Amino acid sequence: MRKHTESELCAERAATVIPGGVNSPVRAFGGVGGTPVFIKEARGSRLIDVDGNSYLDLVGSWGPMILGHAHPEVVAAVQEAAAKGTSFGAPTSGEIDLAEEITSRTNCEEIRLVSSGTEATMSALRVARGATGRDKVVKFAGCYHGHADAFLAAAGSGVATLGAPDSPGVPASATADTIVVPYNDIDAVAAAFEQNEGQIAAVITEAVPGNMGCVAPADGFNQKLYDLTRANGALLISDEVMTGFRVGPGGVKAPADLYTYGKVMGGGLPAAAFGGRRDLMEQLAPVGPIYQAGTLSGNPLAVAAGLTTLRLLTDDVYEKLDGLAEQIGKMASSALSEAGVAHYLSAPGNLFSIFFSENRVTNFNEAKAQNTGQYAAFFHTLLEEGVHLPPSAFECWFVSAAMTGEDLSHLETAFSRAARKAATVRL
Ligand SMILES: Cc1ncc(COP(=O)(O)O)c(C=O)c1O
Ligand SMILES: N[C@H](C=O)CCC(=O)O
Repeated sequence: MRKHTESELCAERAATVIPGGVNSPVRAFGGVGGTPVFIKEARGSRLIDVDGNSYLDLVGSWGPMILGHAHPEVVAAVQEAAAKGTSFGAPTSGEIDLAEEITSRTNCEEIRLVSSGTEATMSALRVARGATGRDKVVKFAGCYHGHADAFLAAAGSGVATLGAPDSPGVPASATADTIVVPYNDIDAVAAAFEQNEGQIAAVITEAVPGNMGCVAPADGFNQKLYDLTRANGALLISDEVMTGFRVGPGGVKAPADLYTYGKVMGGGLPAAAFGGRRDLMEQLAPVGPIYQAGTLSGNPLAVAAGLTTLRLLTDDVYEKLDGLAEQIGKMASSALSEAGVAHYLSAPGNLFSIFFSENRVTNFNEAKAQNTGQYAAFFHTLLEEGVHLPPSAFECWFVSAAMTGEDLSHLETAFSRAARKAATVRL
């Protein structure tokens, strides 16, 4: 048995000064039980906890650490930037470099930098509302777009883990204009437009949902959403905070009017962005009347980490990431099949997850029908075996380019033990 004495001490101390002892709910192991491990440092594909235990990391800080931890070039770029000053509150040429890198990879003509995915989606919605003069927004059950009030309705991620569809503190008025429909149900979106004629500013979707586990869009779903928004004078916001620069050089790049990014583009520091068509983006202050701002937006350390990360993400790296995700997904799936555990491997790209469910999962209700107890047993055995999986059955698994052949051999043995443990759990 691994020792977790120091982590347990940290958890006790943390709980007295930080709500739940964590600064973001999914870290608290609420979905799997037990005490979170506290991390001391990380390098390459591995995390080291405060007790000195090492873990192969399949969370990657929930996406950003696509190159692995403490990548020497990213660290050097941050150190170099820090030595020149950590924040200026004035424009820098690095921000232009990052904006050029992003616009050259995506469908965005212009972008604005912010510091979190939450800010990005909140601001994109403001642009959509300001540009259309309409208030309502359609979102999908199980899609998570950060914790801004308007999106905390049937949200995925930590909200799903806690089993709380909405949050106290979000006034009814803040979600009164949010229409929630089932994911992959184009008829439900069409019906929302019919019932709210001329009132819907935007539909927001995750380009590939990754916050109810990973769920593939049905064939042509993103295009159909775009067509429906066109036909109804509304805008489509494609949330690529998770997929952007991970599933490919520019992300999913489905047709949309506005896009949001985060995670990978900050290289592990707080940077995010929203962007899209020039005519929409130019409605933002100081050019236009729609106000949006941020003291630390375009922070030079975050810009340096993000730009260096993006420049290191070449086609070869994406090929490696795709191969790793495919191998790891199949390895876990075979181990579960051998142990007789019903599951569904959902792998629409290098983002993937496994549902402990007999059936294919296409929406949030189907995702919620899985056996989360089996996932918890699988998770804890893997943790004991030195593998760090998301502490929730409603999250994606993230690979990094730092993973090695040795890591894959380690995983093979660990998956097989974890699958046998999961098989002992029944509903
Ligand atoms: C698709 C998506 N949108 C938005 C967010 C919010 O980003 P952040 O946690 O940086 O606020 C997240 C993750 O948290 C996400 O996965
Ligand atoms: N699912 C979330 C983001 O993608 C997990 C990160 C968090 O909320 O802490």
